[in-house]
Amino acid sequence: MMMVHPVKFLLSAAKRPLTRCCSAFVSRIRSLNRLKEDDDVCAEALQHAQIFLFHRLSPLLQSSERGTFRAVPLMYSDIRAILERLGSDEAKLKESVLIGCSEQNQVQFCLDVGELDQVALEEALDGTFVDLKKGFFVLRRSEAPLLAKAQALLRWHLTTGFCSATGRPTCPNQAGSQRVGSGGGTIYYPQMSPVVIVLVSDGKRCLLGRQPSFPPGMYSALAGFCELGESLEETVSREVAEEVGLEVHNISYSSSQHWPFPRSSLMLGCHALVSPAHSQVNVDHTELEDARWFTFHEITSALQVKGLWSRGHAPPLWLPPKHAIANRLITEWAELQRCSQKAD
Ligand SMILES: NC(=O)C1=CN([C@@H]2O[C@H](COP(=O)(O)OP(=O)(O)OC[C@H]3O[C@@H](n4cnc5c(N)ncnc54)[C@H](O)[C@@H]3O)[C@@H](O)[C@H]2O)C=CC1
Ligand SMILES: [Mg+2]
Repeated sequence: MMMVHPVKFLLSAAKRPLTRCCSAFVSRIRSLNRLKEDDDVCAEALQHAQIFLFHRLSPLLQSSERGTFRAVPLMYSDIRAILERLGSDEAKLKESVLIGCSEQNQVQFCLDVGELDQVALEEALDGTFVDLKKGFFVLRRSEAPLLAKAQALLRWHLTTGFCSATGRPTCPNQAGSQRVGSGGGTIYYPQMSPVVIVLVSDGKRCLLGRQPSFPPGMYSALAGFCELGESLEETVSREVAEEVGLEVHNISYSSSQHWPFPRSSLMLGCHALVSPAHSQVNVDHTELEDARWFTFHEITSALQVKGLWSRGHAPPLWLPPKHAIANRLITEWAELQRCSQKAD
């Protein structure tokens, strides 16, 4: 098959000629949008794309040195050959779902081949299908979000096969960015749940909680799903009141993250304060096993812990890994404390 250079392909996919004022980022975004809108252009892009394979929602990974994993993107023609060898055919590739475009303008898709034999696939592909819960934290931080997005989209397609109004099948567009009820009915878009995650501070200490399901010694920022009708600030206030019985003020937004566990959430990271005079924690044990205030010293020591837990030595406090927004919030808080201590 003649290979079209991905950059050339992507540029030709843009609807309007690209002007000089378009940055590479803007061009990429507009071209991706065009792929979602135009099935023919998207089908053409698929033939030159990188495709990330999944087997029953587990991504294909290769283990690399030092216990990390690498994602293994394949080209269309490679997958077609393997599908044919294993008794499937090229039509299967049409189920691929668009997930993005690399900085090198390489269009990226994902495909679940869960109906094929896993062992035969792994042998043919020189990789292993790894549960994302295990692979996520040992993938490079540039790859983990892409595979999490891919898994979320593939799961959504697996569970949105029928229209909830008519019970009739739904059909995806070529990019897999939407599904339409048969007869052109309701359009379904991928769903996610907004979740707030908040690092509460009393000015000197920060408050962390643990759920019974956390690994031993692990504490994290407080989190909770947004309810319909709530603002971000209302969810923060309600969750903190529910889980630890405190009233917060000075809520500020920090940053956000797509989180794949247990289903797709949009984690909205915030900081908030409580008055030191009203910082007595009253834990709701139906939600949390424990919640405690931690000093700057305890937090900075915990931020330095690297991989000890995985070697079987549980440290006194173990924080969520760098892939998690909780770690970012805690690091930001520690940085702020360090600056204010220097200023005193
Ligand atoms: N990326 C990160 O750094 C962190 C992420 N998280 C994530 O935040 C999420 C929420 O934290 P929790 O304390 O468990 O939430 P939570 O405090 O709201 O409690 C969970 C309960 O909320 C109910 N619920 C309401 N709406 C729901 C929905 N749309 N989906 C599922 N359950 C819903 C269920 O009864 C569930 O058992 C978790 O999925 C967890 O994985 C939590 C801490 C750190
Ligand atoms: Mg919670």
